[in-house]
Amino acid sequence: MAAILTLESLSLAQGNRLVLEDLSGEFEAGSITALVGPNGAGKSTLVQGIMGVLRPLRGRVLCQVPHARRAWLPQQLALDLSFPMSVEELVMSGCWPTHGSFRRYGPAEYRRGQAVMQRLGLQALEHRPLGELSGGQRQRALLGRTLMQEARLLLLDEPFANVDAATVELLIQTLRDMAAEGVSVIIVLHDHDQLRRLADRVLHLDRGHGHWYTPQSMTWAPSGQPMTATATTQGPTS
Ligand SMILES: Nc1ncnc2c1ncn2[C@@H]1O[C@H](COP(=O)(O)OP(=O)(O)OP(=O)(O)O)[C@@H](O)[C@H]1O
Repeated sequence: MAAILTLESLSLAQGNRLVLEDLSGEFEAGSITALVGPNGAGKSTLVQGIMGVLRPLRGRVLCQVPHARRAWLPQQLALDLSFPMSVEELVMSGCWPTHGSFRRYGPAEYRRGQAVMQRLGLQALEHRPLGELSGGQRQRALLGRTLMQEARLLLLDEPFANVDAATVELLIQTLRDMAAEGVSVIIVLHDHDQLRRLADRVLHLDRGHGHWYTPQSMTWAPSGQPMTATATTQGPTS
């Protein structure tokens, strides 16, 4: 299957600090890639590079997915959810990249919004303000927004943090379904069990470099960091 995202000898810097050097790899439609590495390894920096908000120092990011179909779900803690917006309004705002934020939604869009909320068990919460949601409810609403956007490339940063077990199961199933529908998912994960259940392959960032693994080929140090020496070649495994 053709790559929808290619990193070509990519180097990224934050200010004067070189964070990632000479990183290459391909991401296919329908693949789920776990992004792992210690604090400060450059996971968020890579996400910024892929989303096009950070320009490469060297090399290239080639993405076949238009910006309107790329979605980024940041860490919950990074979100200010105190503004007055309901679950339904958040889910419907997934239309903005293609529809614009000032046009009224049509009946077809409302029907799609209802279907998305049903898929994620959000119907009873549709008028609830975001500030009154639990961590799991909030994460379901945020994923609903990306479903509404019909994202083809979805990046998530620790989406299971502060989320109840039932919602973790629902989110894992929904992400698997999205991948089966052709979405390419890149997900920052720390939990080994979740990683094994979800990811097709793993990109480990460490000391400025990236190494590719299959979830099965990884062994973990007590620190929680990968310590396997059997990295695969860069790029997809399938
Ligand atoms: N806006 C910035 N300006 C300067 N340096 C930055 C900036 N953002 C990140 N950095 C630095 O770049 C490096 C990589 O940071 P990044 O946030 O990408 O790491 P991370 O792997 O996502 O870490 P964490 O697991 O803690 O979220 C770190 O040394 C960090 O201090």
